[in-house]
Amino acid sequence: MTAATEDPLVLAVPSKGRLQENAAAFFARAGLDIVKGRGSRDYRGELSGLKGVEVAFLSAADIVAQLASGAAHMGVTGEDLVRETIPGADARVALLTPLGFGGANVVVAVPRAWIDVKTMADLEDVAAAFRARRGERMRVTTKYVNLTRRFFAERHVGDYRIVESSGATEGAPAAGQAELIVDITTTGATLDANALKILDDGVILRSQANLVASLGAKWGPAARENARIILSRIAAEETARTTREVTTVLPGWNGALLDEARALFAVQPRSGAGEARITFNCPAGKVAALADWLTVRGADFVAVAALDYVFTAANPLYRKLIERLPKNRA
Ligand SMILES: Nc1ncnc2c1ncn2[C@@H]1O[C@H](COP(=O)(O)OP(=O)(O)OP(=O)(O)O)[C@@H](O)[C@H]1O
Ligand SMILES: O=P(O)(O)OC[C@H]1O[C@H](OP(=O)(O)OP(=O)(O)O)[C@H](O)[C@@H]1O
Ligand SMILES: [Mg+2]
Repeated sequence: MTAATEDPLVLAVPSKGRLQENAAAFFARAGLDIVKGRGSRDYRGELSGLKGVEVAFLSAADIVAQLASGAAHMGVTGEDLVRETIPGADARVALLTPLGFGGANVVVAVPRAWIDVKTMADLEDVAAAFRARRGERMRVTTKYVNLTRRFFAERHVGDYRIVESSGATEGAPAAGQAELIVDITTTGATLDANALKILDDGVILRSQANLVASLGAKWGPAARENARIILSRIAAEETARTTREVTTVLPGWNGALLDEARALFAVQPRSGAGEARITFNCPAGKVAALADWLTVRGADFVAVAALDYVFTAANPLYRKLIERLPKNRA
């Protein structure tokens, strides 16, 4: 198949809900300009300047389904949905990088009134007592049926049954529909409002939005080339966001000092050996300590600048993808 006739690379982008705004901002920062189709019912778009890429606007849940089936090549969605919906997720998709937004924990929560129940081990006792007393199993309501089953089994809680939630999960215990819940929480406000508390060891998953690739999609040469370009831009923005450029002039700068700076601050020198003016790339969180270290050693000034993009030949996100794809399946 030639590149001209190859199907487009499908990039799935959240079109509603909690991830939509942040996902749009994320692509914009990476210099990937999403152009929407014209009609109001047009759920397809393009990336300006890139031929052979189709943007599909979908809900976070639909994005997971399309990545699992291979209908989409890459997409942005929540790890919670990936782990819940795709059995053996790691064999079918690659989580290329967490995106720093859409953070939420999937948790086990019980009524605050259960003062003696603090851990999953306590819950195991409660479950046994509940069954002995009532002759029926304790009810857990959730949309995260698979995550719940797996987690409860690992923690040896077996005496329960799942009541699948159709929404407003947190209200179920007060409404007498279940004894406890498994749901997602960010601020904890909804749990609080429903007088529920998270068990001390009841965090099943710390989720956030991820850039996810489908391993089962048709990865022809054109799709791979487009993925390479898209991922190089995303990595360049990600590196830039977490890196600062530090410039100084330090008499007596030498190899031993450089080794020390590398070990202490994970700096990467950007200037040649023997130059009086030194430039580093430094992790953003270490910049102040590095500046202090340089001034103590005789630097008169240390200039720190934010960067827009840091492109590298290595393209780490693309490498992560390509390592997981079959070698010659063009
Ligand atoms: N507080 C939160 N509650 C739920 N999901 C969150 C929260 N914070 C981040 N997310 C992430 O956003 C994803 C999508 O949730 P979202 O609420 O947007 O969609 P939904 O619940 O399927 O649809 P709806 O738009 O009807 O609420 C979740 O699966 C999760 O990864
Ligand atoms: O810990 P908090 O910050 O209070 O957030 C948690 C709530 O947010 C989500 O619901 P959402 O608002 O997405 O409504 P939904 O149930 O219709 O998806 C989730 O299902 C919880 O109910
Ligand atoms: Mg929701």
